[in-house]
Amino acid sequence: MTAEISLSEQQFRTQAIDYDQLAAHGYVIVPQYLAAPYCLQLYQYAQQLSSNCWQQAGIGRADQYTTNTAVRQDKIRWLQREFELENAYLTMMDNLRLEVNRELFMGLFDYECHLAHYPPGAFYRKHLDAFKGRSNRILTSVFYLNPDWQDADGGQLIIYGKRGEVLETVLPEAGKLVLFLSDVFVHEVLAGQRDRYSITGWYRHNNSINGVIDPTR
Ligand SMILES: O=C(O)CCC(=O)C(=O)O
Ligand SMILES: [Fe+2]
Repeated sequence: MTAEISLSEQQFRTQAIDYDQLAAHGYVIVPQYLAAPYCLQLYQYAQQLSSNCWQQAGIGRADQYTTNTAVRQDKIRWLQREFELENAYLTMMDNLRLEVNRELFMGLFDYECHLAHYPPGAFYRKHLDAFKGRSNRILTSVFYLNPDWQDADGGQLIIYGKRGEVLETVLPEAGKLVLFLSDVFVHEVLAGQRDRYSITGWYRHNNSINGVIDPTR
């Protein structure tokens, strides 16, 4: 947890997001969203975290949370403000939230994200990140950290269309950002040959009731 971050956020970002694509299709893939040195820093940070920094990923939220390794086999770590590099990523993605709101009037309220580590052979079966009207997860972000990832390494993210057709096959290459509407696109992570690192997050609406904000996660 010693990684230091000195670059300003403007230097991280190397490519703009095509908001017309996001508005028209509900998803967008940005191949080189962040600069390579910053991706490498995050990658090395994720790699050096000891096993007690990670938890077995589960499905569902709060009281409905269960781990089910038949569905997903990754390990996760929720990012926290008290760790500098994690804080930098959270801040950057929160600024992206404001940008998305400006561009598309989405009214996104907050953001939460976790690092994910898929060891070789690990997968995440077909799923939706949110169910219509039953979740405040609106927009999913996936950011990949893996340098030199090849087709043969597997671990692709497959995004499906309404009729179950494959819309996109995404290699988890360092620097790539994927944004998609959380309750629209069924997707899955295929098993890979290498350790696969990413940061998955969700922009949320505020479904507070009587001033109590929905629990995170
Ligand atoms: O890592 C990916 O490509 C997608 C991960 C995912 O679908 C999730 O964590 O909900
Ligand atoms: Fe997902």
